[in-house]
Formats: sequence, C-alpha cells, structure tokens
Amino acid sequence: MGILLLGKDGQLGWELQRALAPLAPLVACGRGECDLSDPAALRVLVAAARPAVIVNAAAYTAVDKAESDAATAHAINAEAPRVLAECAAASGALLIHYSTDYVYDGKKSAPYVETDAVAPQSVYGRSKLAGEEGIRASGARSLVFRTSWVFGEHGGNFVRTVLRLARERDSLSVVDDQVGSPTPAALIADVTAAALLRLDLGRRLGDGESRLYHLAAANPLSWCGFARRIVELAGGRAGGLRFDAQAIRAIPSAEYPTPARRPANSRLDCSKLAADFDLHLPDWQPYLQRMLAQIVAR
Ligand SMILES: NC(=O)C1=CN([C@@H]2O[C@H](COP(=O)(O)OP(=O)(O)OC[C@H]3O[C@@H](n4cnc5c(N)ncnc54)[C@H](OP(=O)(O)O)[C@@H]3O)[C@@H](O)[C@H]2O)C=CC1
Ligand SMILES: Cc1cn([C@H]2C[C@H](O)[C@@H](COP(=O)(O)OP(=O)(O)O[C@H]3O[C@@H](C)C(=O)[C@@H](O)[C@H]3O)O2)c(=O)[nH]c1=O
Ligand SMILES: [Mg+2]
Repeated sequence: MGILLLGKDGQLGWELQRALAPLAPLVACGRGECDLSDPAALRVLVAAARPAVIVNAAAYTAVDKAESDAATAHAINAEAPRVLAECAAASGALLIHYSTDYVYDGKKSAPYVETDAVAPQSVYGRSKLAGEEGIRASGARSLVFRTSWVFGEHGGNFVRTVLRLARERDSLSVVDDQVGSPTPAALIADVTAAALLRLDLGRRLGDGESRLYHLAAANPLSWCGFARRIVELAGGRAGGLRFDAQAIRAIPSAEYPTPARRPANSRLDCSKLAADFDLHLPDWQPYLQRMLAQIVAR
C-alpha cells in the first residue's frame, strides 16, 4: 500500500522518484512498464500495485504537435487520468495529478487564481482541462497541481532548447509578450512530497475530496527574459556560446507563428497552496544555476 508513480522518466517523474522515495515504498513506472494509451493495462497495473497514492506525472506535452494529433493528446491527457481516477475512487487511493497554465486564455491582467474561468486556447490545454474534469467527476480523493514552464536536468525543456540554439546560431529572437513563471521540476516534486506529508499520505482528506492548487516558482517574466537569463547565467560568449544575453531580440508573438496559441498571461497566484500547506514558493533562478552547474560538470 505504497505509492505508484507513472511517468517516471519525464522531467517531473525523474524528480518525483527522488522526492517520493522516503515517504513510502515506491513503484515507479515508465512507458516500458505501462502505456497510458491502454486503459486496460492501467487498470491491471493499479490492481496489482494496490497503492495508497497514485502520482501521475505522465503526459502528452508536445504543445504544437498536439494541434495535429488531438486523439493521442486526449488519450494521454484526458482519458488516462480519468481511468486512474476511477481506479482511485474504487480503491480509496489518493490521486495526485498535474495540469497547466495553458487551461487559461491569458487575457487576465493579474495573476490567475484557482477560481478564475478557464478557456484553453490549444488542443493541449483542452486535453489537460478534460483530464482535470474527469478526475473531479470520478469521486476520487485527489490533488491537482496546475504548474507552468517546467524545466529540469532530466528531459527536454526551454532551457535546453535555448542552450542548443546559442551554440548553433548567431542570433535568437524570443517572444516578449507571453509572461509566466519558469518552474523547476525539483520544486514541484518537493512540494508534492511536502503536501503528501502534511496530508498524512491522503488520510487527512475527506471521502471524495478534490483539491486544485496553483504551483509555480516566484519571479515571473517573459520567455525572452527567461532566454536572456539562461544565456547570462551560462556565461554568454565567455562561456562558449555564440552570443551574449543582450543580443537576444525581443519579438511579439505575431513574429513567431506556431500551430498552437499560447496565453499572454500565464502568471499563477500560488497563495492558496502556500497557506494550506504552510509552504514558501521560491525564486526559480537558484534552480537554474544548479542545472547549469550540473551541465557544465558533465
Ligand atoms: N513541461 C512543461 O513545461 C509543463 C508541464 N506540465 C505538466 O506537468 C506534468 C509533467 O510534465 P513534464 O515532466 O514536463 O513532461 P515530460 O514530457 O518531460 O514527461 C512526460 C512523460 O510522460 C510519458 N508518456 C507520454 N505518453 C505516454 C504513454 N502513452 N505511455 C506512457 N508514458 C507516456 C513520456 O514518455 P516519452 O518520453 O517516452 O514520451 C514522458 O516520460 C504533465 O502533467 C504536464 O502536462 C504543466 C505545465 C508546464
Ligand atoms: C525556441 C523558441 C521559442 N519561442 C517561443 C515559443 C513559445 O511562445 C515560447 C516557449 O516555447 P516552448 O516551445 O518551449 O513552449 P511550450 O512548449 O509551449 O511550453 C509549454 O509547455 C507545456 C507542456 C506547458 O504546460 C506550458 O506551461 C509551457 O511550459 O517561446 C521563441 O519565441 N523563439 C524561439 O527561438
Ligand atoms: Mg514544448
């Protein structure tokens, strides 16, 4: 009756393997152990593991690709969480799941709070929202964390993309009219573990209690601002890159056309999470420094 983790090889899953290990016996599964597009396999897995807590870190996260592959995005981001929630409801397990800032349309001027209206602008956003809704409708005890702009040492993310481009190209243009908080995968994993401890692995949640929280690091900025900070902390030209931070050109989204529409405002107000669990949401920058140090050390 321990913890069952799905998506162990993703950015977040990798950090959850570390953060959840001291809480209870952990069974961690990746694509090799269980394909989330197979509902029957999911049910068999949960029945065999009989977990007290199911943590789902698996997802279809290719935002642009999802626009032309809605069926797969829906299967992984909506159907699979619904099946997991049904299993959790039937067995009394707690389900922990992650969602995104892309459930909002981004038109609000202030940071979003959990009770704000949702209006996803992309297939990915709609599939993630459908996942949340399936969980809420299931009657399972659940925690859903909406996070944003995840980066970590393990897996693909914006930090890796920028570092690669800064080695390949002579210049870079990045959108400056989409604002949000880069959020370290390690922070999400550590907050998940802290919340689990405070909830006594779910025993302090009522029958069928379903909670939604924003979970993002402090210090939001634009993607362009983020790119500049990445290049700056990586040392720019002195650090072996082909340009310095100031050389990165700030552009409007209209100059960077993509298949999926992204929210202009992705800022998430995390005060509910901080208050309910007596936690502090730190700045993302020290985590970025650690990540860059790890990359250099390799
Ligand atoms: N990345 C981000 O910027 C953000 C992410 N989130 C949410 O946070 C959570 C974690 O995201 P993150 O760690 O970044 O995602 P990643 O894309 O890094 O990891 C997702 C994992 O899910 C696995 N997966 C995908 N499809 C299947 C499948 N059919 N069967 C089994 N496993 C599958 C992937 O495997 P494989 O690599 O083999 O495809 C991968 O290991 C997700 O719920 C995501 O929606 C929220 C906001 C921002
Ligand atoms: C590579 C690049 C991107 N961009 C823009 C495109 C986009 O608006 C922004 C970020 O690009 P990405 O492709 O990394 O963004 P994206 O994949 O949309 O990131 C999102 O992923 C999903 C999973 C989430 O849930 C979100 O919170 C968010 O993190 O930067 C540029 O302007 N110039 C560039 O050279
Ligand atoms: Mg992406």
